[in-house]
Amino acid sequence: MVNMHKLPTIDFTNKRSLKPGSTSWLATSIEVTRALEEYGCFIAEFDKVTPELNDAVFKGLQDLFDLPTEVKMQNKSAKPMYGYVGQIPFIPLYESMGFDYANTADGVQSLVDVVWPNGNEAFSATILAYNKLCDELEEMVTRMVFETYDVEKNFDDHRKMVTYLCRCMKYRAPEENESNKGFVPHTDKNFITVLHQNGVNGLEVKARDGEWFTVDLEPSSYIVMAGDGAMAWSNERLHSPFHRVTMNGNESRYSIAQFSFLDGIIETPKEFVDEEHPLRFKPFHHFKYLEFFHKEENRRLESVLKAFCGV
Ligand SMILES: O=C(O)CCC(=O)C(=O)O
Ligand SMILES: [Fe+2]
Repeated sequence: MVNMHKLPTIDFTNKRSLKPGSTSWLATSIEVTRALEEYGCFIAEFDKVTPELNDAVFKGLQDLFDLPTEVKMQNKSAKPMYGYVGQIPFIPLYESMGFDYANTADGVQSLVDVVWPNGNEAFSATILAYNKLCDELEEMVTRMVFETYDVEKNFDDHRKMVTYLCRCMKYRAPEENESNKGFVPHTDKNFITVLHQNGVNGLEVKARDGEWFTVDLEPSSYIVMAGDGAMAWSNERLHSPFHRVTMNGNESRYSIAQFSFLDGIIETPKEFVDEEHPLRFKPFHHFKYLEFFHKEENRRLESVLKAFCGV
């Protein structure tokens, strides 16, 4: 695949000392918003997760996925894609486990019904520490977008509704004569995703011109991506890109996605609507949208969001 496209890389490392209102904050806010408009995602250089924590996360994930299937299946949830998702027939390389956790003003609250390797506590603490730092990145990015669009007065109400899902993925390397498809093309259904991997590439993103391109990540890099929720909220100013995973080489790939959702109504602020940009999506409850998507007959729609609440 020839790469005509390259995702912008945006510096969120400590050396930039991004303080709200500072010159570097304002410059970064514009870069962030433009990238989410143009590609729907960007690469974030982010060093809050130390190399030690990063290693502990991926070592823990390897142990977790190495557990016998019966044990992994104990991580169950009523919510789709939250518990253990074992083999999916058409993408046998993929396996995932989702963890539901709640974030409150005083920090991360709890993980729900999780069975961990190595005794629960050690890895539980590791992944929660990791989640908290990724949530900080997600919150910063969201705040920047709200400010850039001059709707920061809505930010506090938005934050009150945010809830997260953390999903961990393992993609094994394909065997000879096996398809290298790791994950099917899709858009994310949440608001903002923060994605990270164990140093093994595989993510591919579809540009607005229809071209698929690979994303080459340094071990310390993260992908920040807009989901359908952000696209609807912004009246399609932000782009929710199709993306997929393709496995090359013979190393397993581990990745972690933090998905922010709103436990509440997503409604386009009037600032996004004018004669040239008529309202595209009716207000909707984010969880109702997920329920709609998880119905078999809706999963293969070209735009699930338009079918659900398009004007
Ligand atoms: O593993 C990845 O890099 C992508 C996973 C993904 O797109 C998803 O879980 O929605
Ligand atoms: Fe995704």
